[in-house]
Amino acid sequence: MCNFQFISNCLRTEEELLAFSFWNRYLLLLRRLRELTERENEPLENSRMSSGSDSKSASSSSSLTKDEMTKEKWMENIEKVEIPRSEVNKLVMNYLVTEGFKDAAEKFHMESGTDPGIDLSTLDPRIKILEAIQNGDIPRAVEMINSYQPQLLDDNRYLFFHLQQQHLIELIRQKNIEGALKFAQENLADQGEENSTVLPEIERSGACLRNALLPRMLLFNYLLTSVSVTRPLRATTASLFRIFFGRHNPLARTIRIYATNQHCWSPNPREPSKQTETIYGGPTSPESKLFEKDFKNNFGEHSFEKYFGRSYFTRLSDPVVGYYIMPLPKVVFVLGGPGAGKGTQCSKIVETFGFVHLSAGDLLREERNKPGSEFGEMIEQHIRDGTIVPVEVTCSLIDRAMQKSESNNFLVDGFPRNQNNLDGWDKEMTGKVEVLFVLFFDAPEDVCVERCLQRGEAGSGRSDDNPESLKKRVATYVNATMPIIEHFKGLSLVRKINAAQDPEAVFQDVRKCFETLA
Ligand SMILES: Nc1ncnc2c1ncn2[C@@H]1O[C@H](COP(=O)(O)OP(=O)(O)OP(=O)(O)O)[C@@H](O)[C@H]1O
Ligand SMILES: Nc1ccn([C@@H]2O[C@H](COP(=O)(O)O)[C@@H](O)[C@H]2O)c(=O)n1
Repeated sequence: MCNFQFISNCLRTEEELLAFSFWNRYLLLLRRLRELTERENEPLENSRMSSGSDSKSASSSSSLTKDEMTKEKWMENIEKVEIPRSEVNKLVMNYLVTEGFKDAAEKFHMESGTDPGIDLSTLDPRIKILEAIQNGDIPRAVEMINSYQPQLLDDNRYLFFHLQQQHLIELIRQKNIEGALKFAQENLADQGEENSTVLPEIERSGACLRNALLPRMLLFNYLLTSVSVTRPLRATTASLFRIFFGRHNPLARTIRIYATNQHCWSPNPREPSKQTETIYGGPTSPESKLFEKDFKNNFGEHSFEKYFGRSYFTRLSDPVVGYYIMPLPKVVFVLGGPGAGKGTQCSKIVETFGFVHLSAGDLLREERNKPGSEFGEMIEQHIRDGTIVPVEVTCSLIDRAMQKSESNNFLVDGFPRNQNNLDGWDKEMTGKVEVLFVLFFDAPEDVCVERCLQRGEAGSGRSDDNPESLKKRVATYVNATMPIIEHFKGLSLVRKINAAQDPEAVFQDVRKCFETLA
């Protein structure tokens, strides 16, 4: 029989003793198994137990069935089982080694002479790794595993995945929701594609993250604050989507998207997944009205206006999930005569209000200068002549720059300059962005021309800062751009600024337009 006193002397901590009591139960189980095996060979009359493997014959030849075995009899049988001490010692040693009880294993080795089967000093790194995992420091554990056995995590991706999953849980436990989301997006979201066996696990992690987030509507806040300011997070939202509602998750099928355009979220925003039920409709569509009603019920009467305006949004029909909202990128058009000071003021707005400045003129010059650009010559001709480049070229340059940008707030400077610009923009961009207003820098023609000439003399290098080009530019401004400004006036979108003042005074007026936005 096993010398329990001997073992418990080796066990020092409460955990070890607890583990030992588990071990004790394990031994009892072993005994029972032993007894079952022994009894299988005995005549059934001598035994009140029927073996699992032979239960049919047992029930036919004995009046006693498994159900009639009493607890007392069971215990009595178990007590009769004897296991050779050397076997038990091996099991004890195996347990101590695999669980990392190095000191206990050493003592046990000394006192019982049982061979641990490995060099006990190699337990040290294992113990440290185990401690790091138990303390929730998974990055440290991964680092130690990599230095101890560099190939292990490469060869065993499933193990690596589990460590990452554990790290996610630790982040959620620490209530580091931002960190958890970021980690999940960067490390877990795509693993399902790499290895389909981990998909169900990813979805469980997603559910865990979702459960941590959603009851407090943190996702809601997160998306309002983060996604709305950084547009590339659109790509990230696709990862989020995969995490929360992975392809194999039935929830994915219940998603309803209420949107004014196809930029709403889905695994691929431009090609909504077949698993999503997509309902497109403008803000006045029945779907949007229903959404508005639901939203107000959930978040209060005034919440809707506060968060939407002309934004597009998504609603998830899972009642716990609530709503997913992604405001449209915001655009301020900046117009005015050549040299009115548009670029100068845009730099100040960027500095003070964090908008991104996209100058149509700069984008065209950049495209013109690209070696091999198919539009280079055409653009240069228009610039020299002070005429306007076809909108297809300009609008796609603006759109591309917006897509590339990390921001959600843009100053689109020097656009739309004529009716063709306006029509092309409306065709391409309606519903994709929200135009906040038009900042119109108003200065007399002679002031504008003088500024451009001085800029040319100071070495701007621009091929159109000369009297000849300027005449044409001014004509284009008066004949083609002013009607566009009038058009926006009709929509009450124009904020007129006196641009003939000194730059600081101009900015004081500009500032007011942006302060009211907040
Ligand atoms: N308020 C101002 N007072 C005096 N000079 C100014 C003022 N604003 C800008 N300038 C100067 O005028 C020139 C033109 O300014 P800026 O480039 O900002 O104008 P713009 O409207 O962007 O011109 P363009 O349409 O030709 O690109 C620059 O040399 C700039 O330093
Ligand atoms: N929407 C636009 C804007 C500009 N251009 C051409 O670029 C020239 C320079 O523009 P600035 O805004 O930097 O003065 C302009 O005269 C046009 O030839 C354009 O075609 N379309």
